[in-house]
Amino acid sequence: MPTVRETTYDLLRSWGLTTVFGNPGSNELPFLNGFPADFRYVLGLHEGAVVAMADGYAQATGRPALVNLHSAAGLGNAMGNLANTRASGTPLVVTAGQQARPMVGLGSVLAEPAMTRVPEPQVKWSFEPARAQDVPRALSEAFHLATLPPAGPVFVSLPLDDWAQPVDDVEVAHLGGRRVRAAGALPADLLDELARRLAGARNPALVVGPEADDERALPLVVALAERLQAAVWTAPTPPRCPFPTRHPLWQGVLPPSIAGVGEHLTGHDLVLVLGAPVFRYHAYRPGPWLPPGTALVAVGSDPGTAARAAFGDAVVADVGTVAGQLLDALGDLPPRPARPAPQRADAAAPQGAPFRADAVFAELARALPEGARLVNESTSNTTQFWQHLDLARPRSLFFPAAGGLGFGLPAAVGVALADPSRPVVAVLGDGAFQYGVQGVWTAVQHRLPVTFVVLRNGTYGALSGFVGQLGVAGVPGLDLPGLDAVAIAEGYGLPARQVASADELADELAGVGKLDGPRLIEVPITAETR
Ligand SMILES: Cc1ncc(Cn2c(C)c(CCOP(=O)(O)OP(=O)(O)O)sc2=O)c(N)n1
Ligand SMILES: [Ca+2]
Repeated sequence: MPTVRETTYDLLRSWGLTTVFGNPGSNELPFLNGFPADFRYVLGLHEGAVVAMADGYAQATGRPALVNLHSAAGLGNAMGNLANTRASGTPLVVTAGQQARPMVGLGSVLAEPAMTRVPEPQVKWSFEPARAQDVPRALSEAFHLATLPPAGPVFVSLPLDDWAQPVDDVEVAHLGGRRVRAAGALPADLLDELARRLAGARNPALVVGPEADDERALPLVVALAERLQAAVWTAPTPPRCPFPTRHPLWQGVLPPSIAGVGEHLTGHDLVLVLGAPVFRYHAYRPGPWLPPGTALVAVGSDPGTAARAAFGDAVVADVGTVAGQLLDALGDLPPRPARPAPQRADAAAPQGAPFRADAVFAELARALPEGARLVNESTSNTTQFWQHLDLARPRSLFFPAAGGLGFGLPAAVGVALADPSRPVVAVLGDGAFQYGVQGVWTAVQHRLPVTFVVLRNGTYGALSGFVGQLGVAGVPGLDLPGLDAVAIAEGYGLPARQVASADELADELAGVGKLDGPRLIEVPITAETR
């Protein structure tokens, strides 16, 4: 009879989960025993970095990823980035080693009787198999739940003494061949109703979100926008780039406030939201949910976000499928007047340190090679980022979906692991750099083509902006003197340099696509006053 470990590795192979992102402890060693040659172990030096690397890898590949952490302590360290994973709907199968079954109830070291409660509510499902023989089926359920819409992280606790136990191979014979998929199309009546509303709209707008950012959905959503000559907005606080930022119909990113969204949608009689929650507000600025005369319909895969919205209609369905159905149902509409392209921000040339953030982003936009991917975690200048970066391909941008810092740097490592032929640039605040810095070591070990751009303004700049918005004063803990990202990077073996002149900045950014390994540049910038 095969063992639990042998059966599990066969199942992981059948699901394509042959890369394990992990940080091991004694509880995990029996799982890793005789690690198969066709598997890859990507070591992260902190569990937060491990989860973010796996998250970036899964988002960039569009496939689920496997994580193996050390017991409750490792799982606890991972919670910040699990919140980002949950919010972005990334399919991760997260596992952690439990103490041997006879020891769990004795208060033993590395035993956690409540292990399944540790990751809640940041996972879709959390389970510890009742017997060793249930481990393969539990992992099968975890894999399918992680990938079924709404996709997201799941957790399985794995007692260390299960792996050597025998499995009745008849019992598990069908698990690896099961295909479990969701459909996600609109029924005819709903399709007809939505197509008629769109065809009859005087001034339609699309608001697009992360579920539109994949190889199948993105071209269909662009075609639908062009067919309707609709104004297109990216939904507030975007963790991905779901519409080309230089497309003439793209109007920009909606502001993350109730009043702000209402103001920006004024004049549109019908708003179709594709693949975004309605909406992920951030700053509390109350106002009408929608302007008078505006109706809204949202299409997305998550019943929770559909039910939670305070206004508008919603349909739980697959964005790419629905966009394709609407294109067929609309057919050729009477020609509509071309919508004037919005005014784009001018591309200021960098003048030297301390640089203006918009000038750095304009230089980065000029230097980025075709196919490059970006991870952004510089929080006080996201407006300038979106104004200057030219992003058109699917899966080109990643931002922490729950706003938790410590995602960006390691996620960039995972994105680069997904496809080392596409260079990756991680734009990081000097504060954010500290939350996930351990990811630098993994980038060095794997010689990944990642450029870490640390924007040094010596402060938690975004929080200074909130001081004004929240009407507070005399707040401590916002200044970051004396942080030397170059010295820190070199401590991990990462080549690094601070740039001072415009030429030095241009030279460094020009090298983004020609790297044979990671590098870091620290760019002194002026602190934004918002
Ligand atoms: C894990 C974690 N801790 C704290 C915060 C709070 N926070 C903090 C500390 C910010 C300042 C980030 O500073 P930075 O240097 O990375 O970037 P900026 O100076 O451009 O804001 S923005 C923000 O929401 C957070 N989002 N996530
Ligand atoms: Ca900063």
